[in-house]
Amino acid sequence: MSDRNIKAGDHSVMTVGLTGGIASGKSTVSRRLGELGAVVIDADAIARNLQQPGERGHSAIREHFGDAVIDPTTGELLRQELANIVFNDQVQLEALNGIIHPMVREETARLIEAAAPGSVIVYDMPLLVETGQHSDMDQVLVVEAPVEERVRRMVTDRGMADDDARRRIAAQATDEQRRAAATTVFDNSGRVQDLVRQVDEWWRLQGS
Ligand SMILES: CC(C)(COP(=O)(O)OP(=O)(O)OC[C@H]1O[C@@H](n2cnc3c(N)ncnc32)[C@H](O)[C@@H]1O)[C@@H](O)C(=O)NCCC(=O)NCCS
Ligand SMILES: Nc1ncnc2c1ncn2[C@@H]1O[C@H](COP(=O)(O)OP(=O)(O)OP(=O)(O)O)[C@@H](O)[C@H]1O
Repeated sequence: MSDRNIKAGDHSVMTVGLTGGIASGKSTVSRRLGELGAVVIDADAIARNLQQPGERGHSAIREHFGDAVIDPTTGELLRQELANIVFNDQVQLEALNGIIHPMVREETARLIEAAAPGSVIVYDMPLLVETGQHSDMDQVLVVEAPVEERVRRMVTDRGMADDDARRRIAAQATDEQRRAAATTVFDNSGRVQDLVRQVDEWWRLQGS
């Protein structure tokens, strides 16, 4: 890895933020970077863990949103119910973000701290730019795909309703805002193997 991107000091790691709109292809990129040797931190997974029954995110959500978002039998968070509330009401979305994002940030900092010196850490965070965390990263990778293609992927691959998909896109930064924060943009408007080729090329350049 080039010295330029390695932080000085005992805990020398390279931090790489990875972001993109929903269904742009972030998981495909992070999977590949993991195969190539990066340490991947998945913000969505951290958030979901914090929302398990008994975890602090779960209790805080229950306190704010009430029992209507909790399954009375299993105690699990009713994710679709909560999504219906927050992606239709900006004030409630900000409340949810205010509960979960500081916890995710804390957990991420802990994982970065625990990584071995010399690691390349890829922080896969859909809301990297929205939360301003791109400024903390040595590099920022942005994955792009056209909105209509992303909606198609959400509807056909994930069974999401068309208007749910569009509401989620509307709750995120625009392509322009993400691009302005990017050190590298990956184009995922083509085939998966074309995306993987761009990732491999980026990785190769870090070693030179
Ligand atoms: C509203 C919730 C319960 C819906 O759950 P669901 O299983 O449908 O979605 P999941 O969590 O798997 O997220 C899928 C994608 O939705 C988008 N998304 C999720 N939360 C948000 C948000 N607060 N703002 C904008 N987009 C979001 C992201 O692109 C994410 O990759 C859930 O997304 C949530 O709790 N969100 C708040 C926490 C959060 O911001 N997570 C994302 C980054 S830490
Ligand atoms: N180039 C592509 N062509 C066709 N389908 C693709 C392509 N890239 C990704 N997909 C599919 O689109 C969906 C979204 O891809 P992926 O899960 O990598 O995106 P993501 O950005 O991680 O999504 P999310 O924001 O929801 O976490 C997946 O079902 C994936 O298989």
